[in-house]
Amino acid sequence: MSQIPQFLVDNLFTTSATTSRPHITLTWAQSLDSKIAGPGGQRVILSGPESMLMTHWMRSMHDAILIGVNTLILDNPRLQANLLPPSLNLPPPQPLILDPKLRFPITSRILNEWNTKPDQRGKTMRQPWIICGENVPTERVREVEGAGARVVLVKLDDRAHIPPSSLPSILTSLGLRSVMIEGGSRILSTFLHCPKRDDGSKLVNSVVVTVAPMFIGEGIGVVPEGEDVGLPALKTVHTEKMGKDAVMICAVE
Ligand SMILES: NC(=O)C1=CN([C@@H]2O[C@H](COP(=O)(O)OP(=O)(O)OC[C@H]3O[C@@H](n4cnc5c(N)ncnc54)[C@H](O)[C@@H]3O)[C@@H](O)[C@H]2O)C=CC1
Ligand SMILES: Nc1nc(O)c(N)c(N[C@@H]2O[C@H](COP(=O)(O)O)[C@@H](O)[C@H]2O)n1
Repeated sequence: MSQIPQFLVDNLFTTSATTSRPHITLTWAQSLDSKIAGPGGQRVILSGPESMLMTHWMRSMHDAILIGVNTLILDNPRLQANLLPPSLNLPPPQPLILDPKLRFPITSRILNEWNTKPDQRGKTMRQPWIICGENVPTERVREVEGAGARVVLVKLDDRAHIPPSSLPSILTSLGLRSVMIEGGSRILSTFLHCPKRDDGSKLVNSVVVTVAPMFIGEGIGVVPEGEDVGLPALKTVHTEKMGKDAVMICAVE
């Protein structure tokens, strides 16, 4: 697959085509028993080579990739589109971490690679941007910025979370027109449970799920236990078989 999958071009951004508001895609890979990771949050490779490559194409189609700080701590991901042919010179997506208390480990791979591969800056990677609460102590902000990341301070909600409804305006203030939210479980849950943006429009534009034909058993669910009520209705926009996996593109009703 040396070209962008046509079904993504045809179906991903159609749900926000008539608006200038930032496009929000929620995406994850899951097992047949609706798990996204193993016991204790252990990372599981669910996607086969074809759907993993598709995920990297999807990363390159968005301005930013967002994960929660637990996923950063547990998976230590790279969040790049490194499976795509380098000859295409595609702009790398901007990594965003939702991290209310600024727990961001300065030893993380996304920061280490940013610091140790200056020749790749802007070519295959961008500086990690960490979105945290405005009440985080200044010394801690200085420490993380001194280590090379950018810290963005925002107002937290009454659960001490970054309010999902305010993400679109945060994105706009950062000059980002689209975001692919990859997880984990808590982040997916709060975004799925929050129907509207601060301006009253629909929050999530697209949901893209890779379903792998395997069972995990004990593990981390798509949403945390007890949070599987009040989830929105989805409408299937497209289904594609990719190698062993099925990929569904849905719109939130
Ligand atoms: N299979 C897949 O596609 C993926 C799997 N994962 C898995 O997910 C697991 C991590 O999931 P979780 O522990 O649930 O952590 P998470 O990655 O969802 O991060 C949760 C943390 O994000 C912060 N946060 C900021 N704003 C928030 C908001 N509005 N709502 C909720 N939290 C907010 C809080 O500090 C919270 O503790 C890992 O095991 C990882 O492997 C993660 C991404 C994709
Ligand atoms: N699409 C997909 N398939 C899987 O099987 C996965 N485990 C994930 N996990 C997500 O990808 C991140 C790792 O990314 P890098 O390869 O290190 O860039 C991980 O943190 C999850 O967000 N995704």
